[in-house]
Amino acid sequence: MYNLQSIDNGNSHPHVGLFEKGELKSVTPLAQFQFDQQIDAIASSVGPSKNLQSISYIDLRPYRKEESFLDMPVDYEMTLGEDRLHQAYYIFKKAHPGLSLLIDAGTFTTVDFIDESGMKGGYIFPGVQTFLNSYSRGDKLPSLASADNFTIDFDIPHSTNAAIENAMKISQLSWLEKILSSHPIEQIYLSGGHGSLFSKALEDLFKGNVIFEKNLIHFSLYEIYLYLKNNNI
Ligand SMILES: Nc1ncnc2c1ncn2[C@@H]1O[C@H](COP(=O)(O)OP(=O)(O)O)[C@@H](O)[C@H]1O
Ligand SMILES: CC(C)(COP(=O)(O)O)[C@@H](O)C(=O)NCCC(=O)O
Repeated sequence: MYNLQSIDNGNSHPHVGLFEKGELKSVTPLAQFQFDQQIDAIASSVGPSKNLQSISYIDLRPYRKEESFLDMPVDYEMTLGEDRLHQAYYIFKKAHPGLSLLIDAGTFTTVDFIDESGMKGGYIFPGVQTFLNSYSRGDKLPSLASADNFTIDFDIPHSTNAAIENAMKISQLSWLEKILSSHPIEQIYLSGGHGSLFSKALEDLFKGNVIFEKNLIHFSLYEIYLYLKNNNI
């Protein structure tokens, strides 16, 4: 049971988890967090590297090899985002039987496949808000805030807002349904700022176990830290 500062440097909301004796006590925006030099820090970074410039932390990049990360095989090129890799590692360590899906609904929605053989790869979709923001390219179109749910109104839309909102919902649920019908998925892990939207939608779409953990990246970093400690790395 260790103390740890886990840094999630994502594209929208970088934040830091504080573990005390193995328990996640708080999650604070990176800009407001006061680092304690006595406690190790570890980072998962896909956002701007300048965010981490003045911080001393364990850099996990050396443990990523062409076909593996620590003791997990990885079937994806080296450009794989650390957030995807690190959360996949957490799921790999759970050693669930069968195929697990990891949906990280952040700035982008990443959808990755994990089983006993390791991290098998996955997709990158525009995130819910990123999708909605793309409408700002149309001079006469509004940028809507994300919806509260994925319930689709299947009536043909008669307003700009309904046209955009329902297009977003249909697009998000379409890929999800397609993936679920094409792969024998046993359990789904959900994380990211928009995870709760998918959590509700999955109640109807998926009969297996859904594990929604918005702090999954922090628990993943703690799991990785444990592995490093236990193996004197
Ligand atoms: N604290 C927050 N306040 C407002 N929106 C948030 C917050 N956290 C997450 N979100 C929403 O979730 C999305 C990104 O989620 P997050 O998982 O933090 O992304 P990333 O990992 O890309 O930084 C944003 O587009 C935003 O709409
Ligand atoms: C796809 C991502 C931008 C998702 O980042 P996020 O939305 O969580 O901020 C990130 O995982 C990334 O930069 N990946 C690199 C490319 C890849 O994974 O193939």
